[in-house]
Amino acid sequence: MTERQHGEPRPADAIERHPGAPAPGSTIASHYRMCVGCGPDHPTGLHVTVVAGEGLTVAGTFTVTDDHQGAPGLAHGGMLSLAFDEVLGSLIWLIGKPAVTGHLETSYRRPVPVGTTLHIDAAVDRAEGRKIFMSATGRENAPDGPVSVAASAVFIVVPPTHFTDHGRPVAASELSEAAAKVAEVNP
Ligand SMILES: CCCCCCCCCCCC(=O)SCCNC(=O)CCNC(=O)[C@H](O)C(C)(C)COP(=O)(O)OP(=O)(O)OC[C@H]1O[C@@H](n2cnc3c(N)ncnc32)[C@H](O)[C@@H]1OP(=O)(O)O
Repeated sequence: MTERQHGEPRPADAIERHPGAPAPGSTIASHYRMCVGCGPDHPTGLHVTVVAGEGLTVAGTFTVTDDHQGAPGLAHGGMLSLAFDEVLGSLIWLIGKPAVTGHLETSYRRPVPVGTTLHIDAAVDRAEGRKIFMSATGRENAPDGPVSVAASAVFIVVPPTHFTDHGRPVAASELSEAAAKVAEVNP
């Protein structure tokens, strides 16, 4: 291997769709029923939904409700970041490796009123070692609507024990099948 010169960008590593990834067009199940991003049982969560796309892409939706306001009648920027973290994070189910958000940058282009459904397209751009670079755009009320928010992120691949080492012990029944598999939580 040739040595890199100072300042020369590191070459991208291969990153591929896992053979067991959800098929394009299929819904990616919520990883945990009480997740504030995607959990269907969270009373005030975002209830983000995500569908697997081709390659390393997903399409998510987030409908802004009164629970997500900052200014009266407008989505809070932190809630919008959360929606992007969730949709970008769901790309890990296509890769089949556990990873967590290291860095998330969000660019707010238009105010997002309560009642808006954001259509969030997200993709893996490249990988470097344990770092996975991703990006996403959120469009107002239609997949081809105006861009309200854009984001980029670096997720870092972690050992499967990351979640139970730092979180609480969990039963496989609390998680989606895919989450139990990547976190190696046995029934
Ligand atoms: C059971 C449920 C299952 C499934 C549950 C799934 C849940 C998904 C939820 C949605 C996603 C989230 O919100 S996740 C929650 C929010 N995020 C977190 O809590 C992460 C907290 N941070 C950490 O745990 C740690 O800092 C890590 C794991 C990110 C990195 O620590 P580390 O493992 O010691 O990594 P380290 O060796 O220092 O660095 C490895 C490489 O990554 C780079 N790197 C390290 N940190 C960063 C960073 N913040 N931003 C950019 N790059 C970084 C380094 O420069 C290095 O690059 P190089 O030198 O190799 O080039």
